[in-house]
Amino acid sequence: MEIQVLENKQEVAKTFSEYFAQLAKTKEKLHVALSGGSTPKIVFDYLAENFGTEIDWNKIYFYWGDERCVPPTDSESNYKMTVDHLLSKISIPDENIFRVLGENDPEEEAVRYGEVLENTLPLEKGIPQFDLVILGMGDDGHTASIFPNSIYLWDSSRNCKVATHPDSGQKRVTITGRIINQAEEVAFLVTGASKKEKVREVIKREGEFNSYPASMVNPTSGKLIWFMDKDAAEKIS
Ligand SMILES: O=C1O[C@H](COP(=O)(O)O)[C@@H](O)[C@H](O)[C@H]1O
Repeated sequence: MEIQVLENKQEVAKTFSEYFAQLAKTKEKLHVALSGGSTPKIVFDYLAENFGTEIDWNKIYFYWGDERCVPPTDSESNYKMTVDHLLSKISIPDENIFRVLGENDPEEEAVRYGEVLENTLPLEKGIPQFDLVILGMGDDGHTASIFPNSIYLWDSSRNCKVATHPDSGQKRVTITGRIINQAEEVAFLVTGASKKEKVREVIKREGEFNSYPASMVNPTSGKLIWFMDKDAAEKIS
């Protein structure tokens, strides 16, 4: 595991963007699972502004690690957030974008999206393999849309499952643990003091770490990198 502790959110955005641009250079095609959340917003703005013309977006293929079951125009949509902060500002072919259809029936969409992953990503031991999975970690230790009260979803034999947000009851489609841990690289983007206790437990394997889905992230043969600001990393420094 590699841990990068940066001064602030802007430095996280800069450092991750440099890493992303470098990774893109080394690949003929880069298949990336995106996340929602607060940190990716800043990262997407930075990427678009500073690497918008440098990166060859024709070879980048975007997917989502999780999506809220709402239409793509809804302010809750992870796809809409990505359009607003990244996709609308770069030149990327429409056929490189594989969004979760949040407006569809959740169960049917989880099956459909799982098939999309199987049909468009390279398979490694029969499991779709991303070059890069970007993850956030919620204040409760959730990642993608696998929440502590439904941690069993992690071990599903399916590529995607339907999850329910524990407070709002909102349905979500999420990739499962087998897809996350099959990736060549997994990058956590985590910022803010509200995450510091969970960051400590997950990284140091302390306290209740076993009940947090973020603790299950451990790529089988790939690389795991945490990009954090000082506030999130306070308890591990
Ligand atoms: O609901 C979600 O939250 C997590 C974490 O988001 P954050 O704002 O606490 O950083 C995110 O990874 C996930 O994609 C999103 O749907």
